Amino acid sequence: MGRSVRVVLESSILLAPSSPIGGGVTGEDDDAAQVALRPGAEALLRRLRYSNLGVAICHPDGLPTNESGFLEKTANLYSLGYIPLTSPSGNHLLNELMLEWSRTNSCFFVTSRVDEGLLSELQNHNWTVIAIDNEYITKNYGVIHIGMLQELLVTLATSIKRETGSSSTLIVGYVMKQSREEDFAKRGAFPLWPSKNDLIFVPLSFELPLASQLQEVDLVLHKITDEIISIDPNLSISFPKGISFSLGMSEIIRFVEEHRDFCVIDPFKNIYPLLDRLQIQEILVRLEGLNTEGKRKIRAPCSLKVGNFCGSELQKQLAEANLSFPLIVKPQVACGVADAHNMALIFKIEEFSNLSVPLPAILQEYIDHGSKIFKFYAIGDKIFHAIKNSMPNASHLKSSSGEKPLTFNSLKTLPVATKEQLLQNRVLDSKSLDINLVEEAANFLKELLGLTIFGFDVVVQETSGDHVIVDLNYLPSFKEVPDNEAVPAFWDAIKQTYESRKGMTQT
Ligand SMILES: O=P(O)(O)O[C@@H]1[C@@H](O)[C@H](OP(=O)(O)O)[C@@H](OP(=O)(O)O)[C@@H](O)[C@H]1OP(=O)(O)O
Ligand SMILES: Nc1ncnc2c1ncn2[C@@H]1O[C@H](COP(=O)(O)OP(=O)(O)O)[C@@H](O)[C@H]1O
Ligand SMILES: [Mg+2]
Ligand SMILES: [Mg+2]
Repeated sequence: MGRSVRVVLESSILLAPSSPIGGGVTGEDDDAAQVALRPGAEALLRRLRYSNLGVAICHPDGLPTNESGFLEKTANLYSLGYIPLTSPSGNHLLNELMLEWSRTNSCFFVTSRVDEGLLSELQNHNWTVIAIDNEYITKNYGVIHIGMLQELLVTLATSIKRETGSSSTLIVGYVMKQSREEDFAKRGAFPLWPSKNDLIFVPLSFELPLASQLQEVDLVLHKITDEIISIDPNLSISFPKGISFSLGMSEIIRFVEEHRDFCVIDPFKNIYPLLDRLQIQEILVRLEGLNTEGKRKIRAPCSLKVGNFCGSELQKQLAEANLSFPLIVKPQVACGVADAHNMALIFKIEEFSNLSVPLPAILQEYIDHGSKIFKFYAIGDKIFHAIKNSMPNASHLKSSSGEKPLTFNSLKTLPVATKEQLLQNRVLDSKSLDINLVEEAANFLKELLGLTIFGFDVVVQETSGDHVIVDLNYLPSFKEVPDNEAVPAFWDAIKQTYESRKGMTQT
């Protein structure tokens, strides 16, 4: 592992050009000018905060107090350093701290201002200068020039890989929604300073051409379902037909089609089945081949797909599918759109009328499982699980629902057991988890799915002890797994997948 890295951001790249309040009234006091971050700066600081780099904002002499005050507050908000650019004593151009850093670190200075004296002082102390959107500076040798702030992270990543990385250092470009990125970043999972197993993580920006960014990274980690605009559920069997993705995601899909040996975690075609609860069901049914006579069973719930809730044949269809009430009703579309988690628990056929669950839907036997669910996460070749509070036995829910179906959103308003119900379960809690049975199933699913990271939910049926897998997810957040176990496993999983894919394409 090479030298650690320091990045100093000069104020000019962060502040929006100041404009007087009240718009254009001349002669107004400069202090009244509104101080704000320029577009892209907030996202940059948010990522640098969790990058595991040493980052500071620096301010040149003579910055107006309202601007330096704003910058100092901003630096504190993102847990970044805040330093004056020049030495207070004045006998050095550079701040002593920056001189000290240059002795033991790889240092980067990012600016959009021209100051020849400063540039040569920095370069004399082996600082790498990155200039943003300033044509003049390009004439100066040794300066890295980029056009937009959004290019900075990938520029830092490639420079860090070149300067401090080893031959095995890989740059992982990632694509996912902000909340998920934040969850991972806060756990330290997305360092710009190489991880223990030499991975550098950088977000792909949809504000820049994707093809050029993809040429700078070694692989892409994505949650493609975060980039779905809409889905036609009637085309589920032929996904991705019927799915429209964001423009940026569509560019990535196109690039990957044109670069067959480019490593994607995970291949889109391996993820599409997990968008469809009918295909998930067909996958889970294959688990039953693992079962042996006289041992605990692992299985899928009995299920039936319906195109509508009013068919006169419904009663007959339920009987043929060996389904009886209560039933849990889920949209066939499993994720990626807002209503993928709108469900219902219904107790009799009359409750199907005007049911608000999106169609087509999957009707599933409701498993009484003592309101305890085991969330399993397969992260590379490691398997973790956590226990979470779950829906109580149907009898507890029947009374509260009266004549109406019990409708809910599984991510927001899942009807979980009350404290009293949990206490009651503690007494009845006879069926324990057969961890070996589930781990065997996890390994079977890993082979079948070809996915690096996936999650699934197991409930243990109170009467039979059957282990029923009711859900399968791609790239969940595994928040319940301790960071010091989950994050190294996450990194190892990515590296192993990359190496095995590269090995395959080279043979
Ligand atoms: O279905 P689960 O097991 O609760 O897992 C969810 C699920 O993966 C969900 O993703 P998606 O189905 O919406 O794609 C995740 O929600 P977000 O995508 O909104 O983050 C949850 O994070 C998963 O929960 P968990 O991480 O606990 O498995
Ligand atoms: N067949 C079932 N029997 C009993 N409880 C279930 C069943 N299916 C789901 N659940 C409960 O509903 C929750 C949400 O269902 P799930 O299929 O995991 O939806 P999502 O994909 O939105 O997470 C589960 O975590 C579990 O608590
Ligand atoms: Mg679930
Ligand atoms: Mg799910």
